[in-house]
Amino acid sequence: MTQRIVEVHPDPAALAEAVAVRLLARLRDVQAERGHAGAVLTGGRVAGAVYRAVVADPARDAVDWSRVDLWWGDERFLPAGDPDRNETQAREALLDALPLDPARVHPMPPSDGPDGPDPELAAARYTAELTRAAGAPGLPPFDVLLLGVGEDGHVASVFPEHPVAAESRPVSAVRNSPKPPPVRTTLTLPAINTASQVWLIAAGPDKAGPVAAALAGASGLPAAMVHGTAQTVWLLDAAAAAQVPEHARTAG
Ligand SMILES: O=C1O[C@H](COP(=O)(O)O)[C@@H](O)[C@H](O)[C@H]1O
Repeated sequence: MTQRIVEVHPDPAALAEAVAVRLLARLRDVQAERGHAGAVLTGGRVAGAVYRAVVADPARDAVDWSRVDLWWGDERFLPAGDPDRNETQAREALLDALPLDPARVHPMPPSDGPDGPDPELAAARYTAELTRAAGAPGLPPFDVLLLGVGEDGHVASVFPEHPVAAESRPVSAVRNSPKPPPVRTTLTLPAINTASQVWLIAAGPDKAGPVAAALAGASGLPAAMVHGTAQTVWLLDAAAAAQVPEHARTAG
């Protein structure tokens, strides 16, 4: 049974700093236990702020970045280096500042990658990379998996009432995404739910409705359908938490 934590911070800056502190601690703890750690990155506005807060935190030096595997939860299927790719955003805000092992950085393929503009082939390639890293059928350890929450309750590129929400393969192409760009690749709900800790991060008043609905277990809402095997952590600013009842928040 997953433990649910709902943490509310006063504003987006405080939220980003708190997520950065928590992320650095999680990576340190996993490395102390197992030597290497696996994290899954997300895209979106709040993620950018978190990445910049990680780089600004002196505790980043306590993580051995050469033993961190970085994966992506979803990607906008665009050419390499496109500013709208989640990879580009993460590289600029986070990766470029860290002494990572390039072999442990696993972006989802771009639309001008080895398989060309075919998102199904890109999804299959990413599945193969995950399997290779796992060393056996299945997925490598996702010690922490970060997710934004869309205004419609989507997570990664799993959108409500879209066939991708029922996909059972670990990685899927997404066509006709309701949010641009229309073609994407994503980890699916079953893959996300293998992570030991899933963190849903949301800031701003536009997220208040979907956050409250997901916490209440609204059916068909991807944000309500994800959980860590050990912990599901909601990290919110006050605006995103505005409709979350007091009893649903974690004290402290
Ligand atoms: O398109 C996407 O949007 C979501 C949410 O982004 P936000 O800017 O509203 O926080 C993000 O989680 C996802 O990775 C991204 O591809």
